[in-house]
Amino acid sequence: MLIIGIAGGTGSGKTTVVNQIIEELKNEEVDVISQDSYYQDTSHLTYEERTKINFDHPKSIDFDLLVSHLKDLKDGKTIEQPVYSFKEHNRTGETVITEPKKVIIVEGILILTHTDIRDMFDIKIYVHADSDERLIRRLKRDINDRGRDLDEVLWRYQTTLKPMHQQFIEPTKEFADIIIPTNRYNTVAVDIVQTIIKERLA
Ligand SMILES: Nc1ncnc2c1ncn2[C@@H]1O[C@H](COP(=O)(O)OP(=O)(O)O)[C@@H](O)[C@H]1O
Ligand SMILES: O=c1ccn([C@@H]2O[C@H](COP(=O)(O)O)[C@@H](O)[C@H]2O)c(=O)[nH]1
Repeated sequence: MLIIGIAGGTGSGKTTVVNQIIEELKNEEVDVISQDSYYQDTSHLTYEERTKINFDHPKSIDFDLLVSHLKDLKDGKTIEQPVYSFKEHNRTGETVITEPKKVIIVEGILILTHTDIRDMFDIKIYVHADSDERLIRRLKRDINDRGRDLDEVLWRYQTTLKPMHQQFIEPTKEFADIIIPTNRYNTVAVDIVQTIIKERLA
């Protein structure tokens, strides 16, 4: 089993890169695990309380569950990946049955901050886009897809997202084996990662 970690700031293009990488792989060969599925269960809080959570701090992630799920997959066991709702800021209570495959791609802003998880990755990738580009993408995506408005996105950017990015996320670039610049669509980098995967699968 090959485990690839793909980190990078919000809006850097992690999900887009993952989708491009897996385009040529067969479903039965690859699992994608998103760190977003592992935000802490906050059902004990009201919606108002949940909106105030710092979702860019490592503590917001249930890393224990993520570690145990990755270990299970490595051991050939099936897991139940939680489903997360950005609109509700909480897990939905549903799960997705995820079976072990030859390649596992784990993507998320904070995945390289955790030593145990970092050590499980065979390849560590950091996706980089400039912060103004990421903010523009985040604004468009959160307003169009995640039910936010301009004020909410800018408030979160200033209060938590930018400082957490500088404190926790950007420094993990030093752990990366490969850094993919994505201020433009980077097909060359995607081709290189696809080639590495195909070689490892052969
Ligand atoms: N290289 C790129 N150039 C322009 N827009 C991009 C690029 N990569 C991603 N996007 C767009 O930016 C937004 C955020 O990308 P996404 O892949 O969801 O980022 P992340 O998963 O890192 O938060 C999406 O709307 C996506 O279509
Ligand atoms: O309930 C939530 C949980 C997280 N967020 C924001 O999501 C991004 C991480 O997701 P990406 O897909 O990598 O952008 C993070 O910056 C959190 O601020 C949220 O808005 N609501």
